Amino acid sequence: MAKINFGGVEEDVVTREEFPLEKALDVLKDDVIAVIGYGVQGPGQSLNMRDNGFNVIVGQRKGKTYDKAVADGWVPGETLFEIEEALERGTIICFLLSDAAQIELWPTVKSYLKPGKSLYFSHGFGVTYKDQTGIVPPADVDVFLVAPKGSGTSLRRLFVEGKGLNSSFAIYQDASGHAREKCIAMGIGVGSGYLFETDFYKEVTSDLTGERGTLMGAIQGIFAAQYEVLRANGHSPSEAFNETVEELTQSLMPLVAENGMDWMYANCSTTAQRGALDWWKPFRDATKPVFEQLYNSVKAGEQANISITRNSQPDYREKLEVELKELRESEMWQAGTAVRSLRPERS
Ligand SMILES: NC(=O)C1=CN([C@@H]2O[C@H](COP(=O)(O)OP(=O)(O)OC[C@H]3O[C@@H](n4cnc5c(N)ncnc54)[C@H](O)[C@@H]3O)[C@@H](O)[C@H]2O)C=CC1
Ligand SMILES: CC(=O)[C@](C)(O)C(=O)O
Ligand SMILES: [Mg+2]
Ligand SMILES: [Mg+2]
Repeated sequence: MAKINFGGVEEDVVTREEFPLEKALDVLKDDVIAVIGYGVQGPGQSLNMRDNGFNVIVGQRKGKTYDKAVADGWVPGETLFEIEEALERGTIICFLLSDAAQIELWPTVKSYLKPGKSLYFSHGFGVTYKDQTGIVPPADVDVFLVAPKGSGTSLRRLFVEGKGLNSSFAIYQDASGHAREKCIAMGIGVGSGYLFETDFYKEVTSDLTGERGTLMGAIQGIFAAQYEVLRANGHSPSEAFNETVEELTQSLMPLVAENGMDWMYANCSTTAQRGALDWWKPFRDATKPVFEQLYNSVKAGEQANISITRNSQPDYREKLEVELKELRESEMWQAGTAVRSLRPERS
């Protein structure tokens, strides 16, 4: 573990330097890693591990995603199997179905968890909310998680570019005495940048907060609010969209990613800096109560309940599509489609 100072707080983290790929390959040399589910994390993690030289197979029910796995180079009968066959062959079972679907498949998965096998998650959800999910792993298997902090799509893209997405890791159960090194080896194998330790409860509560908050929910909310105010005051869709979204994603956020907020500010006009420095605190104060409400709702288990109830309905995909369509067809995101089509590299 490397001791790193994060803004005055020291944390022990794992980097690729002290846990190189060769070590990860050695730790898992006798394992068959079975990735169950080929949705978003499934492809990212399995392809990265395969390209890193691990012994990986995929278990996926027949259908569109199975065909996608074939197109990605997984070979039926060799590295691609029906779920039960993959569960039988795997020694590390990567449970990468959607969190709601994991409930339905759990009894099957459990029946293949022979002593000595490992159960791997990318979210603390199933185990933490066991009262609702029924996911209680047998005592004689290792149980751990690696949660990439981003979409499986980015996990793969960054890997292909020679970069990495940071991940958290957590050990829930160490039956073999080797759970920790196996878990970290998996984290390195899936293409993580650096790895930081957490536990299943903290992983799920922070993750549910982040995705409902600044990463996805809050950002759309704040975009919509500003866009609506600009439009109500006579600004064109082009002006409102550029001033709300396009400039942020194309120009300013890459600068924040590169060198932090103050550096982005420093590369803007003194006029903008003055305004941003005056206004960030009112925005923080206005939204903090909503974040507190959100965190409390996560803590109370309400957000997990909503996800389970809504996402386990047979028509949940159709219903989600209706809501995604509403976003897509809103004037703001329609303007976005037009703006993107005008990017010089696209025309
Ligand atoms: N989407 C992402 O990038 C991230 C996901 N995670 C976590 O990774 C895990 C996997 O999530 P995603 O990749 O988003 O899942 P997903 O929803 O994209 O994948 C679902 C997969 O499960 C299969 N499936 C669905 N219902 C099934 C059923 N009843 N029986 C058998 N197979 C079924 C589908 O065919 C598909 O392959 C979850 O725990 C999630 O919270 C963690 C970080 C990011
Ligand atoms: C991409 C990610 O890490 C999320 C937002 O937490 C998720 O997809 O669940
Ligand atoms: Mg999440
Ligand atoms: Mg997440």
